[in-house]
Amino acid sequence: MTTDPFSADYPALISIRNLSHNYGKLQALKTLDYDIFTGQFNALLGANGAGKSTLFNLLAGLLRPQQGQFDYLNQPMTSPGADYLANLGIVFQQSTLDPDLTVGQNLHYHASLHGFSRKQARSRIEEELERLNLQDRIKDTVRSLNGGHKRRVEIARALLHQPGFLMLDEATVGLDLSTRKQLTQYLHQRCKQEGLTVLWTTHLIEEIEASDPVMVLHKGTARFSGISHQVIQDAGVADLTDLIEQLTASHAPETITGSETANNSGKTNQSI
Ligand SMILES: Nc1ncnc2c1ncn2[C@@H]1O[C@H](COP(=O)(O)OP(=O)(O)OP(=O)(O)O)[C@@H](O)[C@H]1O
Repeated sequence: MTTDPFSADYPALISIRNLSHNYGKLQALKTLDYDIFTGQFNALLGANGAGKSTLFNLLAGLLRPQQGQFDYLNQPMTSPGADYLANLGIVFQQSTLDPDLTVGQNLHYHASLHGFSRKQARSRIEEELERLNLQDRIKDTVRSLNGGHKRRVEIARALLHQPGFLMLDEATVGLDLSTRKQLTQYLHQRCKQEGLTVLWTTHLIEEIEASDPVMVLHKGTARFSGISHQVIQDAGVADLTDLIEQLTASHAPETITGSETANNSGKTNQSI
């Protein structure tokens, strides 16, 4: 099998087609086409208000598609079912840990929601915490952890039931650069070693590796998609920051002329 996610025969875990979402008169997503590739760290990049959380909430099943659809393993997900949700791990932008419970109690609670026995839960919790170097903090309250450690606990929790698809919404907001690097390196490693599929929404470009598939969302429209280094090269910019700055600059026209648009062609899709 090819290792290039943008070649025609590379498997997409999720295929989004013609997806739109409105809040009243505001069109937050506009006829979006986007593939989330199996076993990849898929980066969804966009400035504030681009529509990242809206897309995230649609994929999490918290919002219903108003127009268009997304397919999971080629099955349309009009309302995401148990199979889809069982394979999904989520880390939201705002922490959902109980700060007054210990790390272990937070994780045991989640494990019981997934129907784990006490023994199974203990073993899975130890495994995930060890991988994140957090095994010594199991009896500490979440409140006593620093921001980076709290995020690690949320990642451990999201992976407890061994989902194949992990979505994280701006998971590194407020963390310092080295903590952010550790978290993204960890997840890249799990994609490579275990075939985990990650959807990572961010506005911080240094979290994206040159070989990651990236989609740049701007005002609800997919403006670029492709392998990160290819997107940069094809757009003729120094890096993804430049690209975002060009898109968000106040003098930037709403729509600039397009060039390449073929999806999954091995080339960058662009519309600036
Ligand atoms: N519940 C809502 N009701 C009305 N408008 C909303 C709602 N949620 C989001 N919006 C608007 O939809 C647009 C897209 O918002 P969204 O939160 O999806 O973007 P984002 O890229 O995640 O931005 P941020 O990084 O600021 O969270 C914005 O203009 C936002 O103000």
